[in-house]
Amino acid sequence: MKPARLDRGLAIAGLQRLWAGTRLDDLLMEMAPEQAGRGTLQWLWSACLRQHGSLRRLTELLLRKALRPEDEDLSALLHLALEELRAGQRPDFAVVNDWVGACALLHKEWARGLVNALLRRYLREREPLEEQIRDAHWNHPQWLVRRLQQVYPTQWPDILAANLREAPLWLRVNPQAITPAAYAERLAEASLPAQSHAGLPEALRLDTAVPVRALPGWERGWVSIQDGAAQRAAHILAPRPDERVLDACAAPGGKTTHLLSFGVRQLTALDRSQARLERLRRELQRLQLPLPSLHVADAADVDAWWDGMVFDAILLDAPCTASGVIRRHPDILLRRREDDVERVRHEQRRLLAALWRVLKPGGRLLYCTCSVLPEENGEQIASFLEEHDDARALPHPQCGQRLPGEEGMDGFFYALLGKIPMAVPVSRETDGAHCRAAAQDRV
Ligand SMILES: C[S@@+](CC[C@H](N)C(=O)[O-])C[C@H]1O[C@@H](n2cnc3c(N)ncnc32)[C@H](O)[C@@H]1O
Repeated sequence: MKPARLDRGLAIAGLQRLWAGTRLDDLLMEMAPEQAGRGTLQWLWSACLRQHGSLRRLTELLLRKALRPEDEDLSALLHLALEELRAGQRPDFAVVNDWVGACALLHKEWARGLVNALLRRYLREREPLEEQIRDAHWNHPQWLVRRLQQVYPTQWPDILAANLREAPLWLRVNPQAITPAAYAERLAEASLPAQSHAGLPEALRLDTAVPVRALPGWERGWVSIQDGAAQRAAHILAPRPDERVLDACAAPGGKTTHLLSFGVRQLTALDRSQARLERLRRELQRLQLPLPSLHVADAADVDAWWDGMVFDAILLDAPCTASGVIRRHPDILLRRREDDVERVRHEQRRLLAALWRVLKPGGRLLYCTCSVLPEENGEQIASFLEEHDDARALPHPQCGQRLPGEEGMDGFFYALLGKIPMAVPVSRETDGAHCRAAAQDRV
């Protein structure tokens, strides 16, 4: 990262937008679409989001008197400057000079002395100040800390710590373009050593993030960015080329393109967001994959999009709290509210029930979320199994709850559900035998 080349005006305005609830991904697309400064902005915005609680306490301590609401831009400037000083990637004097200079970009020349004094005081009193803000160091909303403590009484500190670390860069090689081994060689030639993963044949992990255009063959569709945990989904569902497959919440399409790389010929992809589906369309073009049947739709409103032909395999990558991917989307720390849990749990339940109708008897549905909260995961699936006599959990070694940081991956949950074929009864006796067998099959 080269913070010296940062567009500081953009950084300040963007951080204010993030505080107001804009998603980090959307902001990056909108404000920094070209590659040059994007990496630096992403790094600094992410760091400020991860450290939001600490930075707020620090600026309160330094300022003594709160800034006026119309000087929120100066607060953002101070957060960015302090986080750059804390990161220590450039000489302190250069960081201070550049951020003092940024007051001019805000047309607030009067604040130069204030910013200069506060940043220099931080440098002088760094250790005692950092000690004073230690109790804010988890930087998570209190409700989430409480919930994680309840659910994971021994693991919660590791989960919080993993959420605050930068994630490695996981790649998924497009086997239709190049073999993973040949791609690993190309990376090594570009001085980007990568590690493979035994359970994920197309995965390569880089410990340092690089701009996508630095990746060999990016424009030619040789590779995609996708966390290892997300790559597991297509391998668990394991679609065959002749199967009719539904990807119900598909955009922006990481898993859709993975499913297509299994050679699936009949794939339907739905998402309720037109804009996100457009990103999927662009990704399909870059990877030179065949266009599946794409629909902007509420997947639970089956009558609005379904042609009446059942699916052999369904992927429901459900909307969720994203509490397992905070390390990649640190804006969640600011945006997520406790009552979101109940809202998404309701939506997941609605989607599961509706999509079950379009699954063929004998077919399978993979339910996954990037959440670590049981009400969206194990508890959601347990209620579903209780309410659906024709459903059973199919055992699979990769299924269950994974926590953030395990094997360097995001936190994810996977449950593979099978639809029990309800045989047409031949006689009372065989019908009874079938039902008993089916009941025994249920896990
Ligand atoms: C976890 S993301 C999916 C990520 C995607 N599967 C991938 O691998 O790139 C959840 C998606 O569900 C979509 N969504 C939420 N509710 C939906 C609904 N009722 N019907 C269809 N899509 C929905 C959201 O727009 C979002 O794109």
